[in-house]
Amino acid sequence: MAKIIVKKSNPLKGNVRIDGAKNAVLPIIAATLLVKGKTVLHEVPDLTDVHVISDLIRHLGAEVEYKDKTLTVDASNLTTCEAPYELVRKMRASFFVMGPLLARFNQTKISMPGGCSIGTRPIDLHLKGFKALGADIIMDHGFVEAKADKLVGSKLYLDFPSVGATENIMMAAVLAEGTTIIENAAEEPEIVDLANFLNEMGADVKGAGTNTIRIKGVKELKGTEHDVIPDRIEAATYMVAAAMTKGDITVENVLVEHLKPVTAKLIEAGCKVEEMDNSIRVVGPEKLKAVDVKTLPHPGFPTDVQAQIMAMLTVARGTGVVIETVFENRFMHVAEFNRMGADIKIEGRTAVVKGVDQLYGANVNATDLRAGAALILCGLIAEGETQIGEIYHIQRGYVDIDKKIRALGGNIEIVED
Ligand SMILES: CC(=O)N[C@H]1[C@@H](OP(=O)(O)OP(=O)(O)OC[C@H]2O[C@@H](n3ccc(=O)[nH]c3=O)[C@H](O)[C@@H]2O)O[C@H](CO)[C@@H](O)[C@@H]1O
Ligand SMILES: C=C(OP(=O)(O)O)C(=O)O
Repeated sequence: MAKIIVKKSNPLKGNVRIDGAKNAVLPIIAATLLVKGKTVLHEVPDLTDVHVISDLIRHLGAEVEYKDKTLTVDASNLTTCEAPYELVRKMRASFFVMGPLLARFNQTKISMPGGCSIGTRPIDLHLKGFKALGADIIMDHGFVEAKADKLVGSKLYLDFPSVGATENIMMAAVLAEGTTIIENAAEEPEIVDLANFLNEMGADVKGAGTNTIRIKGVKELKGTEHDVIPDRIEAATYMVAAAMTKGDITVENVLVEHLKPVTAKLIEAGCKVEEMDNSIRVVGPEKLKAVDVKTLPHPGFPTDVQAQIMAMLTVARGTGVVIETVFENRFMHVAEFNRMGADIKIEGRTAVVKGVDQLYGANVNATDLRAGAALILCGLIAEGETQIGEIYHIQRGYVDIDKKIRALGGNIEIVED
């Protein structure tokens, strides 16, 4: 099994280019199944998750090619609308194919996705949406089967603004008869990117990015070409790297407005942040100040940056309180940080982080992809050497993280055990 070895490094300095957003591209790749034709996606990050969903849609009969960050999908001749356990278990986001398959074939059968190290992650809200559109749902032997004579637009309210449920329901609704209104919809930038993509294909989706999305069903969609938005979570990770290492990093290819909640916290912690058109420069202070953080659906502070900001708080002056409201179990990294000398206590969904003067290198495990990235950040400032295991998590979400950090002056390498 490969490991990442990180050694105490000089402040990270220089420019880093951000890749396309994992969380935008996965539903968009699923949405290519809606079209009897060819779709071309640009700025597709070279990540294992992208290859896993590509394999899944190939299994369904799509022709998929990936070269130089461009993914071409021809879903003209799909041969099955069933997704087996072996493919779905590799990645929860595989469940995104349910909405498009239901829209195109009025039926589909997908293996139920499991939970993961951040929570149980139920799919009840996705199913609530499909039912509202007129589908019958049968759960049997670990599969979810959805069937409808035809999908008909409807008004529904999500109990929680779930990103995945909003996206899956949007994809199911674009070919339905009549109008679907999703209330208490998620407002994440990735929802907007998916809506833009669907509209480029000829759909009629309005209100994405607000809490009410209106989808007027159309008869047919056509192939299109689309540029995926930059990954705000990858960008935030490098911004925190500058903050923690007293560095000076210009993060290029970002949409500055997507980073507002993170930028605000870094400024509060004492960083200098300069926003430019498509880039953002962060200069870390001599000593960081502790801040309190509460994760929330967008535009609140993103749960996907919680581990990284907590890594930063481990060495800040004072005590910071981190409250995780989105996932019920997203503190697995705390035990790993404490192995490196951090002082963090957990009480339910709250972590109290007392800043320490120094972290120390240790053997740790990436418990999920953001936890893994956060451990790399800790390793860059820890005395000695940090060995990180289970790095396949990190490779799900970060393109060339080792190369990008080395180019900024960090001491990091991936080694085969
Ligand atoms: C591929 C992708 O885009 N992943 C992102 C997506 O995950 P994902 O779409 O899975 O996250 P959701 O917004 O759906 O989940 C948020 C909360 O809602 C709950 N819930 C969700 C669906 C449901 O049917 N029932 C239910 O109870 C979840 O258990 C969780 O507690 O949004 C999360 C929240 O910003 C991010 O952390 C993930 O990186
Ligand atoms: C939790 C994440 O992703 P996923 O929903 O794909 O597990 C993430 O990107 O931090």
